[in-house]
Amino acid sequence: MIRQITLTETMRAALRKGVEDHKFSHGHALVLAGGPGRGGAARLAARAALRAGAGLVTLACPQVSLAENAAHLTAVMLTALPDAYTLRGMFADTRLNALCLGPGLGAPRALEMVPGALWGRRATVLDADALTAFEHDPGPLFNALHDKVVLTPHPGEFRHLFPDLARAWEAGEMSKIEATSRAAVRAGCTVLLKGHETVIASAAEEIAVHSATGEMAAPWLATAGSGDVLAGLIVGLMARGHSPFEAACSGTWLHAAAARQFGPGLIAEDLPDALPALFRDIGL
Ligand SMILES: NC(=O)C1=CN([C@@H]2O[C@H](COP(=O)(O)OP(=O)(O)OC[C@H]3O[C@@H](n4cnc5c(N)ncnc54)[C@H](OP(=O)(O)O)[C@@H]3O)[C@@H](O)[C@H]2O)[C@@H](O)CC1
Ligand SMILES: Nc1ncnc2c1ncn2[C@@H]1O[C@H](COP(=O)(O)OP(=O)(O)O)[C@@H](O)[C@H]1O
Repeated sequence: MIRQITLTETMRAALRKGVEDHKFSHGHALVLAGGPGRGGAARLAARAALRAGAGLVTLACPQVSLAENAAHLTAVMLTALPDAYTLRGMFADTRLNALCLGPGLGAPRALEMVPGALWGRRATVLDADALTAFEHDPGPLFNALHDKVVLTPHPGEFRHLFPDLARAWEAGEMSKIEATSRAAVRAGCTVLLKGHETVIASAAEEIAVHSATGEMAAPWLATAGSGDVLAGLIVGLMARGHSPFEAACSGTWLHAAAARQFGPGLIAEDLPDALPALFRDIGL
């Protein structure tokens, strides 16, 4: 059965915070960032994760990027992360329960960090450079993927990882839903294929569609960095304990609803900051 993503009472209930909760009740998300001058995308994702309600969010960047990121971050915490060995060491903290890799990461750092991140078997979003870095040799990525992962490709990134499915979809031989569903089964994880119609499929063959058309149109999402925000929303929700598929569905709904709430003129950094008013409007 194909689910049309709308706001449900279950989704609303899962977004609430309980009166007796503390920050660790809502998880700790780690967002990896790349080198100097490339930190914007990861900061967008980190801010979105915190606004989505993750209890703690840490941005992990190379030593050389600390000063740049420190100048931009306050509630989001910051740590230096030189290499994958150090990343593996961070998994000793079992409270660190969700990861986001890709936005602004750069291909060399993605090739090193993605296998290290997947080794930790935490809930993980892979987006942008964490997908394109494996374009020429996807084997190491596919061998390491697990069922707590959400891949969030736009159609160009989808083409890099699943060229045969993308070709069949683009040639009209296969629907977007079928292409996404086959990709999820092949990858053994959740796949979210972006666009004004976003399709989400899990390896267990759950399928959901969000159509941003008609009254639900959100054309101002066609702006640089809005995908980085979506990755952050999903990792924030997974830190809070949502399953990968549910986090992808709720994140997609929140992303488009926040864009509609803000309206024309939206740029990516407006999205996380539109969430408080949206949360009030939906009665959280
Ligand atoms: N504020 C910041 O710091 C921001 C930082 N960012 C960071 O920059 C890094 C690289 O990201 P990017 O945007 O340069 O590369 P990307 O989106 O892969 O485009 C490359 C090619 O892919 C294609 N393509 C793209 N979209 C498509 C679509 N919908 N449907 C189909 N095809 C599509 C298209 O190629 P074509 O198909 O036209 O040949 C395009 O030329 C990455 O780390 C990211 O996180 C950005 O997020 C922006 C905000
Ligand atoms: N016309 C549109 N209507 C609704 N959503 C859109 C539209 N164009 C783009 N989006 C959404 O905006 C986001 C763009 O992500 P992406 O292409 O990865 O951009 P970036 O890499 O700049 O962050 C995706 O979530 C996509 O579904």
